[in-house]
Amino acid sequence: MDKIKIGTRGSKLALWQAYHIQDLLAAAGLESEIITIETIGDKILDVSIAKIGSKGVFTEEIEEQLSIGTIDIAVHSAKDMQSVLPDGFELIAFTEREVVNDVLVSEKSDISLSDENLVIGTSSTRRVALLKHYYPHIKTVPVRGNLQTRIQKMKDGACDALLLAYAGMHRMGYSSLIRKRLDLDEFIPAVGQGSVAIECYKSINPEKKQAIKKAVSHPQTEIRLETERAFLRTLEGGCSIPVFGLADLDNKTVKMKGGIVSLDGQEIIIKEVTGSAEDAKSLGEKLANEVLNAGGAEILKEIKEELKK
Ligand SMILES: NCc1[nH]cc(CCC(=O)O)c1CC(=O)O
Repeated sequence: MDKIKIGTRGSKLALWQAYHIQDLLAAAGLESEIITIETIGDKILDVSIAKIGSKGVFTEEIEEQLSIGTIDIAVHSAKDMQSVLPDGFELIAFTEREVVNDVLVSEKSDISLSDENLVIGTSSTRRVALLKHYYPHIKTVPVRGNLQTRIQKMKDGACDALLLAYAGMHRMGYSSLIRKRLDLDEFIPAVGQGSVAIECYKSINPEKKQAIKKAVSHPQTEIRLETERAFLRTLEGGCSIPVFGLADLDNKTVKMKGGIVSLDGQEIIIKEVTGSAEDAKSLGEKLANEVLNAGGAEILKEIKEELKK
Protein backbone atom coordinates (compact mmCIF):
# COMPACT_ATOMS: atom_id res chain seq x y z
CA MET A 1 0.00 0.00 0.00
CA ASP A 2 1.29 3.50 -0.76
CA LYS A 3 1.97 6.00 2.02
CA ILE A 4 -1.11 7.27 3.83
CA LYS A 5 -1.37 11.05 3.55
CA ILE A 6 -2.59 12.55 6.83
CA GLY A 7 -4.09 16.06 6.69
CA THR A 8 -4.17 18.26 9.77
CA ARG A 9 -4.32 21.82 10.98
CA GLY A 10 -0.97 23.24 11.95
CA SER A 11 -1.57 24.09 15.62
CA LYS A 12 0.55 22.33 18.21
CA LEU A 13 -2.47 20.36 19.48
CA ALA A 14 -3.49 19.37 15.95
CA LEU A 15 0.06 18.25 15.15
CA TRP A 16 0.25 16.20 18.35
CA GLN A 17 -2.94 14.44 17.26
CA ALA A 18 -1.58 13.83 13.76
CA TYR A 19 1.66 12.34 15.17
CA HIS A 20 -0.43 10.20 17.50
CA ILE A 21 -2.31 8.79 14.48
CA GLN A 22 0.97 8.35 12.62
CA ASP A 23 2.25 6.28 15.58
CA LEU A 24 -0.87 4.10 15.62
CA LEU A 25 -0.56 3.52 11.88
CA ALA A 26 3.16 2.73 12.21
CA ALA A 27 2.43 0.20 14.97
CA ALA A 28 0.23 -1.59 12.43
CA GLY A 29 2.98 -1.45 9.82
CA LEU A 30 1.42 1.40 7.82
CA GLU A 31 3.61 4.19 6.47
CA SER A 32 2.30 7.75 6.46
CA GLU A 33 3.19 11.39 5.98
CA ILE A 34 1.69 14.53 7.53
CA ILE A 35 0.43 17.47 5.48
CA THR A 36 -0.60 20.67 7.29
CA ILE A 37 -3.48 22.81 6.08
CA GLU A 38 -4.50 26.27 7.26
CA THR A 39 -8.23 26.83 7.90
CA ILE A 40 -10.43 29.92 8.28
CA GLY A 41 -10.74 29.14 11.97
CA ASP A 42 -6.96 29.40 12.32
CA LYS A 43 -6.88 32.76 10.55
CA ILE A 44 -9.70 34.47 12.43
CA LEU A 45 -8.45 34.71 15.97
CA ASP A 46 -10.23 37.80 17.24
CA VAL A 47 -13.87 36.76 16.80
CA SER A 48 -15.57 34.18 18.95
CA ILE A 49 -16.40 30.94 17.14
CA ALA A 50 -19.98 31.35 18.30
CA LYS A 51 -20.20 34.50 16.15
CA ILE A 52 -18.45 33.12 13.05
CA GLY A 53 -20.90 30.25 13.12
CA SER A 54 -19.72 26.82 14.10
CA LYS A 55 -20.24 25.06 10.79
CA GLY A 56 -16.93 23.91 9.51
CA VAL A 57 -14.62 26.85 10.26
CA PHE A 58 -11.90 24.37 11.06
CA THR A 59 -12.85 21.71 8.55
CA GLU A 60 -13.80 23.26 5.20
CA GLU A 61 -10.32 23.57 3.67
CA ILE A 62 -9.37 20.17 5.01
CA GLU A 63 -12.45 18.58 3.48
CA GLU A 64 -11.56 20.19 0.15
CA GLN A 65 -8.15 18.48 0.24
CA LEU A 66 -9.83 15.17 1.14
CA SER A 67 -12.22 15.46 -1.78
CA ILE A 68 -9.47 16.15 -4.33
CA GLY A 69 -7.30 13.39 -2.88
CA THR A 70 -4.22 15.37 -1.81
CA ILE A 71 -4.79 13.73 1.59
CA ASP A 72 -6.33 10.33 2.40
CA ILE A 73 -7.50 11.09 5.93
CA ALA A 74 -7.91 14.11 8.16
CA VAL A 75 -7.26 14.10 11.88
CA HIS A 76 -9.45 16.16 14.24
CA SER A 77 -10.32 16.43 17.91
CA ALA A 78 -13.55 14.42 17.92
CA LYS A 79 -15.34 17.14 19.83
CA ASP A 80 -14.67 19.71 17.11
CA MET A 81 -16.58 17.69 14.54
CA GLN A 82 -20.06 18.78 13.52
CA SER A 83 -22.70 16.13 14.14
CA VAL A 84 -23.58 15.98 10.45
CA LEU A 85 -20.79 15.94 7.88
CA PRO A 86 -21.15 17.19 4.32
CA ASP A 87 -22.12 14.61 1.67
CA GLY A 88 -19.48 11.99 0.98
CA PHE A 89 -17.51 12.55 4.21
CA GLU A 90 -17.39 10.09 7.05
CA LEU A 91 -15.72 9.59 10.42
CA ILE A 92 -14.20 6.13 10.21
CA ALA A 93 -12.38 5.79 13.52
CA PHE A 94 -12.08 7.21 17.03
CA THR A 95 -8.98 6.73 19.18
CA GLU A 96 -9.09 5.48 22.74
CA ARG A 97 -10.53 8.21 24.86
CA GLU A 98 -8.43 9.74 27.61
CA VAL A 99 -9.56 11.64 30.71
CA VAL A 100 -12.74 13.44 29.67
CA ASN A 101 -12.95 16.12 32.34
CA ASP A 102 -12.67 19.86 32.02
CA VAL A 103 -9.93 21.23 34.23
CA LEU A 104 -9.09 24.48 35.95
CA VAL A 105 -5.75 25.75 34.71
CA SER A 106 -3.76 28.43 36.46
CA GLU A 107 -0.29 29.61 37.37
CA LYS A 108 -1.60 30.31 40.87
CA SER A 109 -1.55 27.29 43.13
CA ASP A 110 -4.33 28.26 45.55
CA ILE A 111 -7.16 28.66 43.08
CA SER A 112 -10.75 27.74 43.97
CA LEU A 113 -14.13 28.02 42.27
CA SER A 114 -15.58 29.33 45.53
CA ASP A 115 -13.27 32.36 45.39
CA GLU A 116 -15.52 35.45 45.12
CA ASN A 117 -13.11 37.39 42.92
CA LEU A 118 -12.08 34.67 40.50
CA VAL A 119 -11.92 35.65 36.82
CA ILE A 120 -11.98 32.71 34.40
CA GLY A 121 -11.04 32.95 30.76
CA THR A 122 -13.09 30.83 28.37
CA SER A 123 -14.87 31.36 25.07
CA SER A 124 -16.87 28.15 25.21
CA THR A 125 -20.60 28.86 25.58
CA ARG A 126 -20.96 25.54 27.43
CA ARG A 127 -18.33 26.43 30.02
CA VAL A 128 -19.58 29.99 30.48
CA ALA A 129 -23.18 28.83 30.94
CA LEU A 130 -22.24 26.01 33.33
CA LEU A 131 -20.13 28.40 35.40
CA LYS A 132 -23.05 30.84 35.54
CA HIS A 133 -25.29 28.03 36.67
CA TYR A 134 -23.13 26.42 39.35
CA TYR A 135 -20.85 29.31 40.35
CA PRO A 136 -22.79 32.50 39.58
CA HIS A 137 -20.29 34.70 41.45
CA ILE A 138 -17.51 33.89 38.97
CA LYS A 139 -16.70 36.42 36.29
CA THR A 140 -15.75 35.10 32.86
CA VAL A 141 -13.82 36.83 30.09
CA PRO A 142 -13.51 35.58 26.51
CA VAL A 143 -10.08 34.21 25.63
CA ARG A 144 -9.55 33.01 22.07
CA GLY A 145 -6.72 31.47 20.11
CA ASN A 146 -4.91 28.20 20.23
CA LEU A 147 -3.99 26.68 23.59
CA GLN A 148 -0.53 28.30 23.85
CA THR A 149 -2.03 31.71 23.04
CA ARG A 150 -4.70 31.32 25.70
CA ILE A 151 -2.17 30.28 28.30
CA GLN A 152 0.03 33.24 27.37
CA LYS A 153 -2.96 35.60 27.71
CA MET A 154 -3.61 34.21 31.18
CA LYS A 155 0.04 34.68 32.13
CA ASP A 156 -0.22 38.28 30.86
CA GLY A 157 -3.06 38.88 33.31
CA ALA A 158 -6.20 38.50 31.18
CA CYS A 159 -7.65 36.15 33.81
CA ASP A 160 -6.76 34.15 36.93
CA ALA A 161 -7.50 30.79 35.41
CA LEU A 162 -8.72 29.05 32.27
CA LEU A 163 -11.28 26.31 31.96
CA LEU A 164 -10.03 23.76 29.41
CA ALA A 165 -10.21 20.11 28.45
CA TYR A 166 -7.78 17.87 30.32
CA ALA A 167 -7.07 16.14 27.00
CA GLY A 168 -5.63 19.20 25.30
CA MET A 169 -3.49 20.18 28.29
CA HIS A 170 -2.16 16.67 28.58
CA ARG A 171 -1.41 16.33 24.86
CA MET A 172 0.49 19.62 24.88
CA GLY A 173 2.54 18.72 27.93
CA TYR A 174 0.94 21.39 30.13
CA SER A 175 -0.32 19.06 32.87
CA SER A 176 1.68 20.95 35.50
CA LEU A 177 -0.68 23.93 35.13
CA ILE A 178 -3.75 21.84 35.97
CA ARG A 179 -5.07 22.81 39.41
CA LYS A 180 -8.32 20.88 39.58
CA ARG A 181 -10.29 18.28 37.63
CA LEU A 182 -13.88 19.47 37.57
CA ASP A 183 -16.57 17.14 38.79
CA LEU A 184 -18.35 15.28 35.96
CA ASP A 185 -21.67 15.71 37.75
CA GLU A 186 -21.47 19.46 37.24
CA PHE A 187 -19.20 19.95 34.27
CA ILE A 188 -20.41 17.35 31.81
CA PRO A 189 -17.96 17.55 28.90
CA ALA A 190 -18.64 18.39 25.29
CA VAL A 191 -19.66 15.47 23.12
CA GLY A 192 -16.53 13.66 21.93
CA GLN A 193 -14.12 15.34 24.34
CA GLY A 194 -10.89 13.38 24.80
CA SER A 195 -10.90 11.34 21.59
CA VAL A 196 -9.29 11.90 18.20
CA ALA A 197 -11.33 11.25 15.06
CA ILE A 198 -10.35 10.20 11.54
CA GLU A 199 -12.31 11.64 8.65
CA CYS A 200 -12.19 10.44 5.06
CA TYR A 201 -13.94 11.00 1.73
CA LYS A 202 -15.88 8.36 -0.19
CA SER A 203 -13.20 8.17 -2.90
CA ILE A 204 -10.67 6.58 -0.51
CA ASN A 205 -9.35 3.16 -1.51
CA PRO A 206 -11.49 0.66 0.45
CA GLU A 207 -8.51 -1.49 1.46
CA LYS A 208 -6.69 1.55 2.77
CA LYS A 209 -9.79 2.59 4.67
CA GLN A 210 -10.11 -0.80 6.34
CA ALA A 211 -6.44 -0.91 7.27
CA ILE A 212 -6.63 2.57 8.82
CA LYS A 213 -9.78 1.70 10.72
CA LYS A 214 -8.20 -1.43 12.11
CA ALA A 215 -5.05 0.40 13.20
CA VAL A 216 -6.73 3.39 14.83
CA SER A 217 -10.21 2.53 16.05
CA HIS A 218 -10.89 1.82 19.73
CA PRO A 219 -14.20 -0.11 19.67
CA GLN A 220 -15.38 0.90 23.16
CA THR A 221 -14.74 4.57 22.47
CA GLU A 222 -16.53 4.21 19.16
CA ILE A 223 -19.72 3.03 20.87
CA ARG A 224 -19.57 5.90 23.37
CA LEU A 225 -19.03 8.44 20.61
CA GLU A 226 -21.75 6.94 18.44
CA THR A 227 -24.21 7.47 21.30
CA GLU A 228 -23.00 11.00 22.00
CA ARG A 229 -22.97 12.07 18.37
CA ALA A 230 -26.50 10.74 17.79
CA PHE A 231 -27.56 12.83 20.80
CA LEU A 232 -25.86 15.93 19.36
CA ARG A 233 -27.33 15.34 15.88
CA THR A 234 -30.86 15.08 17.27
CA LEU A 235 -30.41 18.27 19.28
CA GLU A 236 -28.87 19.97 16.24
CA GLY A 237 -26.28 21.39 18.58
CA GLY A 238 -23.18 22.81 16.96
CA CYS A 239 -20.16 23.67 19.07
CA SER A 240 -21.63 27.15 19.78
CA ILE A 241 -24.58 25.67 21.65
CA PRO A 242 -24.13 24.87 25.36
CA VAL A 243 -24.98 21.23 24.96
CA PHE A 244 -23.07 18.54 26.82
CA GLY A 245 -23.10 14.77 26.96
CA LEU A 246 -21.06 11.87 28.17
CA ALA A 247 -21.67 8.19 27.47
CA ASP A 248 -19.97 5.42 29.43
CA LEU A 249 -19.72 1.79 28.54
CA ASP A 250 -19.76 -1.00 31.07
CA ASN A 251 -19.43 -4.34 29.37
CA LYS A 252 -22.35 -4.19 26.90
CA THR A 253 -24.32 -1.49 28.67
CA VAL A 254 -24.24 2.15 27.62
CA LYS A 255 -25.17 4.83 30.10
CA MET A 256 -25.37 8.39 28.86
CA LYS A 257 -26.01 11.62 30.67
CA GLY A 258 -26.55 14.80 28.71
CA GLY A 259 -28.38 18.06 28.53
CA ILE A 260 -28.50 21.72 27.71
CA VAL A 261 -28.11 24.92 29.72
CA SER A 262 -29.41 28.39 28.84
CA LEU A 263 -26.73 30.97 28.01
CA ASP A 264 -27.40 32.87 31.25
CA GLY A 265 -27.11 29.66 33.27
CA GLN A 266 -30.62 30.07 34.69
CA GLU A 267 -32.14 26.95 33.24
CA ILE A 268 -30.50 23.58 32.91
CA ILE A 269 -31.91 20.25 31.79
CA ILE A 270 -30.01 17.03 32.40
CA LYS A 271 -31.33 13.56 31.57
CA GLU A 272 -29.91 10.07 31.62
CA VAL A 273 -30.52 6.90 29.60
CA THR A 274 -29.27 3.34 29.89
CA GLY A 275 -29.43 0.55 27.35
CA SER A 276 -27.64 -1.98 25.21
CA ALA A 277 -24.49 -1.01 23.29
CA GLU A 278 -26.17 -2.42 20.19
CA ASP A 279 -28.71 0.39 20.40
CA ALA A 280 -26.11 3.14 20.87
CA LYS A 281 -27.51 5.40 18.19
CA SER A 282 -31.15 5.14 19.24
CA LEU A 283 -30.16 5.65 22.88
CA GLY A 284 -28.46 8.93 22.00
CA GLU A 285 -31.54 9.99 20.06
CA LYS A 286 -33.82 8.99 22.92
CA LEU A 287 -31.79 11.06 25.37
CA ALA A 288 -31.93 14.08 23.07
CA ASN A 289 -35.70 13.76 22.73
CA GLU A 290 -36.11 13.52 26.50
CA VAL A 291 -34.06 16.69 26.91
CA LEU A 292 -36.04 18.47 24.17
CA ASN A 293 -39.40 17.43 25.65
CA ALA A 294 -38.40 18.49 29.16
CA GLY A 295 -37.97 22.10 28.05
CA GLY A 296 -34.77 21.76 26.04
CA ALA A 297 -36.54 22.70 22.80
CA GLU A 298 -37.51 26.05 24.31
CA ILE A 299 -33.98 26.72 25.60
CA LEU A 300 -32.49 25.76 22.24
CA LYS A 301 -34.81 28.17 20.45
CA GLU A 302 -33.85 31.01 22.79
CA ILE A 303 -30.15 30.28 22.36
CA LYS A 304 -30.39 30.28 18.58
CA GLU A 305 -32.16 33.65 18.65
CA GLU A 306 -29.60 35.03 21.09
CA LEU A 307 -26.62 33.89 19.01
CA LYS A 308 -28.10 35.50 15.86
CA LYS A 309 -27.84 38.96 17.46
N1 LIG B 1 -12.47 23.67 21.37
C1 LIG B 1 -11.06 23.57 21.17
C2 LIG B 1 -10.56 22.22 21.54
N2 LIG B 1 -10.80 21.16 20.76
C3 LIG B 1 -10.25 20.05 21.36
C4 LIG B 1 -9.65 20.46 22.54
C5 LIG B 1 -8.95 19.60 23.48
C6 LIG B 1 -8.94 18.13 23.16
C7 LIG B 1 -10.25 17.44 23.41
O1 LIG B 1 -11.12 17.96 24.12
O2 LIG B 1 -10.40 16.32 22.92
C8 LIG B 1 -9.84 21.83 22.66
C9 LIG B 1 -9.36 22.71 23.73
C10 LIG B 1 -10.29 22.78 24.93
O3 LIG B 1 -11.51 22.73 24.78
O4 LIG B 1 -9.79 22.92 26.03
